[in-house]
Amino acid sequence: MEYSKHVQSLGEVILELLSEALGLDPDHLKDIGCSEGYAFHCQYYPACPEPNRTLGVGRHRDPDFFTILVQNQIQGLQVLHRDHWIYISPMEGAVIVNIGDLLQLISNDKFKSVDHRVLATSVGPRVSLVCLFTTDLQPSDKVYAPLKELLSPNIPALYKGTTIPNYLKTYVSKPGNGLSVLKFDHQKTSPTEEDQVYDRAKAVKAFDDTKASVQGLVDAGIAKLPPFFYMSPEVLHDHPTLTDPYLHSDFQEERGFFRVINHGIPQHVLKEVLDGVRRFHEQPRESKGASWKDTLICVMAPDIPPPEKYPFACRASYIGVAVGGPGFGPRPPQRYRVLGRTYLWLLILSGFP
Ligand SMILES: O=C(O)CCC(=O)C(=O)O
Ligand SMILES: [Fe+2]
Repeated sequence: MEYSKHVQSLGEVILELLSEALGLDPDHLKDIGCSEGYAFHCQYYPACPEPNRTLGVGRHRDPDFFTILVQNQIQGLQVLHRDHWIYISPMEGAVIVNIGDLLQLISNDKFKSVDHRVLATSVGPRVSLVCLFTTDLQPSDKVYAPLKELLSPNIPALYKGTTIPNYLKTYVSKPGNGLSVLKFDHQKTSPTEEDQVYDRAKAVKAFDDTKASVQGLVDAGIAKLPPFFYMSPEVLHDHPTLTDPYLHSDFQEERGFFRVINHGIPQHVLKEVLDGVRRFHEQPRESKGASWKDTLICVMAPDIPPPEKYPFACRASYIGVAVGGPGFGPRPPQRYRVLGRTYLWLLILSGFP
Protein backbone atom coordinates (compact mmCIF):
# COMPACT_ATOMS: atom_id res chain seq x y z
CA MET A 1 0.00 0.00 0.00
CA GLU A 2 2.84 2.32 0.79
CA TYR A 3 4.14 1.75 -2.70
CA SER A 4 0.69 2.38 -4.10
CA LYS A 5 0.62 5.80 -2.46
CA HIS A 6 4.02 6.64 -3.90
CA VAL A 7 3.12 5.42 -7.33
CA GLN A 8 -0.06 7.43 -7.35
CA SER A 9 1.67 10.64 -6.42
CA LEU A 10 4.51 9.99 -8.89
CA GLY A 11 1.84 9.30 -11.51
CA GLU A 12 0.27 12.66 -10.81
CA VAL A 13 3.62 14.41 -11.08
CA ILE A 14 4.25 12.74 -14.41
CA LEU A 15 0.83 13.81 -15.63
CA GLU A 16 1.58 17.40 -14.62
CA LEU A 17 4.82 17.31 -16.57
CA LEU A 18 3.20 15.72 -19.57
CA SER A 19 0.36 18.27 -19.44
CA GLU A 20 2.86 21.09 -19.46
CA ALA A 21 4.82 19.44 -22.23
CA LEU A 22 1.63 19.56 -24.28
CA GLY A 23 1.25 23.25 -23.47
CA LEU A 24 -1.74 22.61 -21.21
CA ASP A 25 -2.58 23.59 -17.69
CA PRO A 26 -0.61 21.27 -15.30
CA ASP A 27 -3.77 19.68 -13.94
CA HIS A 28 -5.30 19.04 -17.33
CA LEU A 29 -4.49 15.35 -17.77
CA LYS A 30 -5.31 14.55 -14.16
CA ASP A 31 -8.61 16.43 -14.41
CA ILE A 32 -9.73 14.38 -17.37
CA GLY A 33 -9.15 11.21 -15.39
CA CYS A 34 -5.79 9.89 -16.59
CA SER A 35 -4.82 8.84 -13.06
CA GLU A 36 -8.29 7.90 -11.90
CA GLY A 37 -7.71 4.18 -12.08
CA TYR A 38 -4.63 2.05 -11.81
CA ALA A 39 -3.80 -1.60 -11.37
CA PHE A 40 -0.67 -3.50 -10.47
CA HIS A 41 0.46 -6.43 -12.57
CA CYS A 42 2.85 -8.37 -10.40
CA GLN A 43 5.00 -10.37 -12.80
CA TYR A 44 7.27 -13.29 -12.07
CA TYR A 45 9.38 -14.83 -14.85
CA PRO A 46 11.10 -17.98 -13.63
CA ALA A 47 14.40 -19.12 -15.14
CA CYS A 48 13.45 -20.72 -18.44
CA PRO A 49 14.94 -24.03 -19.64
CA GLU A 50 14.57 -23.03 -23.32
CA PRO A 51 14.79 -19.24 -23.34
CA ASN A 52 15.33 -19.03 -27.08
CA ARG A 53 12.01 -20.60 -27.90
CA THR A 54 9.58 -18.38 -26.04
CA LEU A 55 9.05 -14.91 -24.63
CA GLY A 56 8.14 -13.66 -21.16
CA VAL A 57 5.74 -11.18 -22.73
CA GLY A 58 5.19 -10.92 -26.48
CA ARG A 59 5.44 -7.66 -28.38
CA HIS A 60 2.70 -5.24 -27.34
CA ARG A 61 1.86 -1.66 -26.49
CA ASP A 62 0.26 -0.90 -23.16
CA PRO A 63 -3.51 -0.38 -23.27
CA ASP A 64 -3.45 2.47 -20.75
CA PHE A 65 -2.57 6.14 -20.40
CA PHE A 66 0.88 5.40 -19.05
CA THR A 67 2.75 2.79 -17.06
CA ILE A 68 5.13 2.95 -14.11
CA LEU A 69 7.29 -0.11 -13.85
CA VAL A 70 9.90 -1.41 -11.42
CA GLN A 71 12.02 -4.42 -12.21
CA ASN A 72 14.62 -6.42 -10.31
CA GLN A 73 18.17 -6.89 -11.57
CA ILE A 74 17.45 -9.55 -14.20
CA GLN A 75 17.64 -8.26 -17.76
CA GLY A 76 14.76 -8.97 -20.14
CA LEU A 77 12.68 -5.90 -20.99
CA GLN A 78 13.17 -4.59 -24.53
CA VAL A 79 11.71 -1.68 -26.48
CA LEU A 80 11.40 -1.46 -30.23
CA HIS A 81 13.15 1.55 -31.66
CA ARG A 82 13.86 2.08 -35.34
CA ASP A 83 13.43 -1.60 -36.12
CA HIS A 84 15.74 -2.75 -33.36
CA TRP A 85 15.01 -4.20 -29.95
CA ILE A 86 16.80 -2.23 -27.26
CA TYR A 87 17.32 -3.53 -23.73
CA ILE A 88 15.96 -1.46 -20.89
CA SER A 89 18.62 -2.63 -18.51
CA PRO A 90 17.85 -2.83 -14.82
CA MET A 91 19.18 0.06 -12.80
CA GLU A 92 18.92 -0.11 -9.05
CA GLY A 93 16.52 2.46 -7.69
CA ALA A 94 15.18 3.60 -11.07
CA VAL A 95 11.61 3.29 -12.23
CA ILE A 96 10.56 3.07 -15.86
CA VAL A 97 7.73 5.17 -17.24
CA ASN A 98 6.18 4.50 -20.59
CA ILE A 99 3.40 6.03 -22.61
CA GLY A 100 0.37 3.90 -23.43
CA ASP A 101 -2.10 3.91 -26.30
CA LEU A 102 -4.64 6.15 -24.54
CA LEU A 103 -2.14 8.99 -24.12
CA GLN A 104 -1.18 8.61 -27.73
CA LEU A 105 -4.84 8.92 -28.62
CA ILE A 106 -5.64 12.02 -26.54
CA SER A 107 -2.34 13.71 -27.39
CA ASN A 108 -3.08 13.15 -31.08
CA ASP A 109 0.29 11.41 -31.57
CA LYS A 110 2.34 14.01 -29.70
CA PHE A 111 3.16 11.19 -27.31
CA LYS A 112 3.74 7.77 -28.77
CA SER A 113 2.97 4.49 -27.17
CA VAL A 114 5.76 2.08 -27.87
CA ASP A 115 6.18 -1.62 -28.65
CA HIS A 116 7.96 -3.59 -25.99
CA ARG A 117 8.40 -7.19 -24.91
CA VAL A 118 10.14 -9.28 -22.27
CA LEU A 119 12.60 -11.99 -23.22
CA ALA A 120 12.67 -15.27 -21.38
CA THR A 121 16.09 -15.93 -19.83
CA SER A 122 17.89 -18.88 -18.34
CA VAL A 123 18.56 -16.94 -15.16
CA GLY A 124 15.80 -15.95 -12.86
CA PRO A 125 13.46 -15.21 -11.46
CA ARG A 126 12.90 -11.85 -13.08
CA VAL A 127 10.36 -9.91 -11.03
CA SER A 128 8.56 -6.75 -12.07
CA LEU A 129 5.72 -4.67 -10.75
CA VAL A 130 3.91 -2.95 -13.57
CA CYS A 131 1.40 -0.24 -12.70
CA LEU A 132 -1.02 0.50 -15.52
CA PHE A 133 -2.88 3.81 -15.24
CA THR A 134 -6.33 3.15 -16.66
CA THR A 135 -9.79 2.38 -15.34
CA ASP A 136 -9.49 -0.72 -17.51
CA LEU A 137 -12.73 -2.70 -17.90
CA GLN A 138 -14.65 -0.77 -15.27
CA PRO A 139 -17.82 0.50 -16.93
CA SER A 140 -17.46 4.09 -18.06
CA ASP A 141 -19.23 6.32 -20.57
CA LYS A 142 -16.43 8.84 -20.58
CA VAL A 143 -15.24 9.36 -24.13
CA TYR A 144 -11.55 9.97 -24.79
CA ALA A 145 -10.61 11.71 -28.04
CA PRO A 146 -7.73 13.92 -29.19
CA LEU A 147 -7.78 16.98 -26.92
CA LYS A 148 -9.37 19.91 -28.67
CA GLU A 149 -6.67 22.21 -27.29
CA LEU A 150 -4.17 20.35 -29.45
CA LEU A 151 -6.17 20.62 -32.66
CA SER A 152 -6.44 23.38 -35.21
CA PRO A 153 -7.52 23.69 -38.83
CA ASN A 154 -4.01 22.55 -39.73
CA ILE A 155 -3.85 19.80 -37.13
CA PRO A 156 -6.87 17.54 -37.50
CA ALA A 157 -7.77 14.81 -35.04
CA LEU A 158 -6.07 11.55 -35.93
CA TYR A 159 -8.33 9.38 -33.84
CA LYS A 160 -11.98 8.82 -33.17
CA GLY A 161 -13.23 9.20 -29.63
CA THR A 162 -13.81 6.06 -27.59
CA THR A 163 -14.65 4.91 -24.10
CA ILE A 164 -11.96 2.87 -22.39
CA PRO A 165 -14.03 -0.35 -22.30
CA ASN A 166 -14.74 -0.02 -26.02
CA TYR A 167 -11.14 0.63 -26.84
CA LEU A 168 -10.17 -2.47 -24.84
CA LYS A 169 -12.59 -4.59 -26.82
CA THR A 170 -10.72 -3.70 -29.98
CA TYR A 171 -7.36 -4.13 -28.26
CA VAL A 172 -8.11 -7.59 -26.97
CA SER A 173 -10.29 -9.11 -29.61
CA LYS A 174 -9.58 -7.33 -32.87
CA PRO A 175 -6.14 -5.79 -32.85
CA GLY A 176 -5.84 -3.39 -35.72
CA ASN A 177 -9.59 -2.92 -36.13
CA GLY A 178 -12.03 -0.53 -34.54
CA LEU A 179 -9.43 1.90 -33.35
CA SER A 180 -7.23 1.06 -36.30
CA VAL A 181 -6.39 4.73 -36.20
CA LEU A 182 -4.25 3.80 -33.23
CA LYS A 183 -2.10 1.91 -35.68
CA PHE A 184 -1.91 -0.91 -33.24
CA ASP A 185 0.72 -3.28 -34.51
CA HIS A 186 -0.19 -6.53 -32.86
CA GLN A 187 2.20 -9.37 -32.31
CA LYS A 188 2.18 -11.65 -35.34
CA THR A 189 0.91 -15.05 -34.44
CA SER A 190 1.53 -17.09 -37.54
CA PRO A 191 1.36 -20.75 -36.69
CA THR A 192 4.48 -22.78 -36.15
CA GLU A 193 4.74 -26.35 -37.36
CA GLU A 194 3.97 -27.52 -33.87
CA ASP A 195 0.80 -25.45 -33.77
CA GLN A 196 -0.50 -27.18 -36.84
CA VAL A 197 -0.47 -30.55 -35.16
CA TYR A 198 -1.24 -29.30 -31.74
CA ASP A 199 -4.36 -27.86 -30.25
CA ARG A 200 -2.78 -24.96 -28.41
CA ALA A 201 -5.86 -23.62 -26.68
CA LYS A 202 -6.75 -27.02 -25.33
CA ALA A 203 -3.23 -27.57 -24.07
CA VAL A 204 -3.13 -24.19 -22.36
CA LYS A 205 -6.43 -24.93 -20.66
CA ALA A 206 -5.21 -28.34 -19.55
CA PHE A 207 -2.10 -26.68 -18.15
CA ASP A 208 -4.20 -24.11 -16.32
CA ASP A 209 -6.39 -26.86 -14.92
CA THR A 210 -3.34 -28.46 -13.34
CA LYS A 211 -2.87 -25.19 -11.40
CA ALA A 212 0.86 -25.80 -11.70
CA SER A 213 1.91 -22.22 -12.67
CA VAL A 214 5.02 -21.54 -14.72
CA GLN A 215 7.09 -21.67 -11.56
CA GLY A 216 5.50 -25.05 -10.87
CA LEU A 217 7.01 -26.35 -14.12
CA VAL A 218 10.42 -25.13 -13.05
CA ASP A 219 10.00 -26.74 -9.63
CA ALA A 220 9.14 -29.99 -11.39
CA GLY A 221 12.55 -29.78 -13.07
CA ILE A 222 11.41 -29.69 -16.71
CA ALA A 223 14.20 -29.50 -19.31
CA LYS A 224 11.91 -28.76 -22.28
CA LEU A 225 8.94 -26.43 -22.39
CA PRO A 226 5.45 -27.71 -23.04
CA PRO A 227 4.99 -26.98 -26.77
CA PHE A 228 2.32 -24.32 -26.26
CA PHE A 229 5.00 -22.00 -24.93
CA TYR A 230 6.94 -22.21 -28.17
CA MET A 231 6.70 -19.15 -30.41
CA SER A 232 7.51 -19.05 -34.08
CA PRO A 233 10.91 -17.73 -35.21
CA GLU A 234 8.99 -15.00 -37.00
CA VAL A 235 7.69 -13.75 -33.66
CA LEU A 236 10.91 -14.36 -31.73
CA HIS A 237 13.18 -12.73 -34.27
CA ASP A 238 11.02 -10.07 -35.90
CA HIS A 239 13.81 -7.52 -35.38
CA PRO A 240 17.44 -7.76 -34.30
CA THR A 241 18.49 -6.70 -30.82
CA LEU A 242 20.73 -3.68 -30.80
CA THR A 243 23.66 -3.93 -28.47
CA ASP A 244 25.55 -0.74 -29.24
CA PRO A 245 24.20 1.87 -26.84
CA TYR A 246 25.63 4.79 -28.81
CA LEU A 247 23.33 4.13 -31.69
CA HIS A 248 20.26 5.08 -29.77
CA SER A 249 21.07 8.14 -27.76
CA ASP A 250 18.05 9.74 -29.44
CA PHE A 251 15.89 6.97 -28.15
CA GLN A 252 14.25 8.51 -25.09
CA GLU A 253 13.49 11.66 -26.91
CA GLU A 254 11.72 9.92 -29.72
CA ARG A 255 9.98 7.15 -27.94
CA GLY A 256 7.70 6.93 -24.98
CA PHE A 257 10.05 5.17 -22.55
CA PHE A 258 11.84 6.99 -19.78
CA ARG A 259 13.96 5.90 -16.89
CA VAL A 260 13.29 8.08 -13.85
CA ILE A 261 15.58 8.24 -10.83
CA ASN A 262 14.64 11.21 -8.71
CA HIS A 263 11.13 9.91 -8.35
CA GLY A 264 10.90 10.40 -4.59
CA ILE A 265 10.06 6.76 -3.84
CA PRO A 266 12.38 5.54 -1.08
CA GLN A 267 14.73 2.75 -2.14
CA HIS A 268 13.54 0.46 0.63
CA VAL A 269 9.97 0.74 -0.65
CA LEU A 270 11.01 -0.32 -4.16
CA LYS A 271 12.96 -3.22 -2.75
CA GLU A 272 10.20 -4.34 -0.41
CA VAL A 273 7.57 -4.24 -3.10
CA LEU A 274 9.63 -6.41 -5.49
CA ASP A 275 10.39 -8.79 -2.61
CA GLY A 276 6.66 -8.96 -1.94
CA VAL A 277 5.90 -9.88 -5.56
CA ARG A 278 8.58 -12.54 -5.46
CA ARG A 279 7.29 -13.96 -2.17
CA PHE A 280 3.79 -14.13 -3.55
CA HIS A 281 4.83 -16.02 -6.65
CA GLU A 282 7.03 -18.40 -4.73
CA GLN A 283 4.07 -19.74 -2.80
CA PRO A 284 2.15 -22.60 -4.35
CA ARG A 285 -0.47 -20.96 -6.57
CA GLU A 286 -2.65 -21.22 -9.60
CA SER A 287 -1.51 -20.81 -13.16
CA LYS A 288 -2.72 -18.22 -15.64
CA GLY A 289 -1.61 -18.79 -19.24
CA ALA A 290 0.97 -19.45 -21.86
CA SER A 291 3.62 -16.76 -21.56
CA TRP A 292 6.74 -17.60 -19.65
CA LYS A 293 5.61 -15.73 -16.56
CA ASP A 294 3.10 -15.83 -13.75
CA THR A 295 0.96 -12.77 -13.09
CA LEU A 296 -1.10 -11.39 -10.22
CA ILE A 297 -3.32 -8.41 -11.02
CA CYS A 298 -4.40 -6.03 -8.22
CA VAL A 299 -6.76 -3.22 -9.17
CA MET A 300 -5.92 -0.33 -6.86
CA ALA A 301 -8.12 2.54 -8.03
CA PRO A 302 -10.72 3.91 -8.32
CA ASP A 303 -12.10 1.14 -6.11
CA ILE A 304 -9.54 -0.26 -3.72
CA PRO A 305 -10.36 -3.74 -2.49
CA PRO A 306 -10.11 -4.40 1.26
CA PRO A 307 -6.72 -5.71 2.41
CA GLU A 308 -8.09 -9.16 3.23
CA LYS A 309 -8.75 -9.64 -0.49
CA TYR A 310 -5.02 -9.63 -1.12
CA PRO A 311 -2.88 -12.73 -0.98
CA PHE A 312 -1.13 -12.90 2.36
CA ALA A 313 2.42 -12.70 1.03
CA CYS A 314 1.82 -9.32 -0.60
CA ARG A 315 -0.04 -7.75 2.26
CA ALA A 316 3.00 -7.37 4.41
CA SER A 317 4.91 -5.38 1.84
CA TYR A 318 2.49 -3.11 0.11
CA ILE A 319 -0.97 -3.82 1.33
CA GLY A 320 -0.30 -3.97 5.06
CA VAL A 321 -0.37 -0.31 5.93
CA ALA A 322 -3.70 1.49 6.14
CA VAL A 323 -5.68 1.63 2.93
CA GLY A 324 -6.35 5.14 1.69
CA GLY A 325 -8.62 6.36 -1.06
CA PRO A 326 -7.89 7.73 -4.50
CA GLY A 327 -6.40 11.15 -4.38
CA PHE A 328 -4.37 10.57 -1.23
CA GLY A 329 -0.66 11.04 -1.10
CA PRO A 330 1.46 14.12 -0.77
CA ARG A 331 1.44 16.89 -3.31
CA PRO A 332 4.28 16.55 -5.77
CA PRO A 333 7.41 18.15 -4.41
CA GLN A 334 7.84 21.69 -5.62
CA ARG A 335 11.01 20.75 -7.50
CA TYR A 336 9.05 18.61 -9.90
CA ARG A 337 6.62 21.33 -10.65
CA VAL A 338 9.24 23.93 -11.37
CA LEU A 339 10.88 21.56 -13.77
CA GLY A 340 7.65 20.86 -15.57
CA ARG A 341 8.08 23.13 -18.51
CA THR A 342 11.46 21.73 -19.37
CA TYR A 343 9.74 18.43 -19.82
CA LEU A 344 10.59 15.07 -18.34
CA TRP A 345 14.22 15.05 -19.35
CA LEU A 346 15.40 16.63 -16.15
CA LEU A 347 14.06 13.69 -14.24
CA ILE A 348 16.07 11.27 -16.26
CA LEU A 349 19.50 10.13 -15.27
CA SER A 350 20.96 8.82 -18.46
CA GLY A 351 20.33 7.23 -21.82
CA PHE A 352 19.54 3.56 -22.13
CA PRO A 353 20.85 1.02 -21.48
O1 LIG B 1 7.62 -7.25 -16.84
C1 LIG B 1 7.90 -6.21 -17.45
O2 LIG B 1 8.95 -5.60 -17.25
C2 LIG B 1 6.97 -5.63 -18.47
C3 LIG B 1 5.69 -6.34 -18.65
C4 LIG B 1 4.76 -5.56 -19.54
O3 LIG B 1 5.16 -5.00 -20.50
C5 LIG B 1 3.35 -5.43 -19.20
O4 LIG B 1 2.90 -6.06 -18.22
O5 LIG B 1 2.65 -4.67 -19.90
FE1 LIG C 1 3.71 -3.64 -21.29
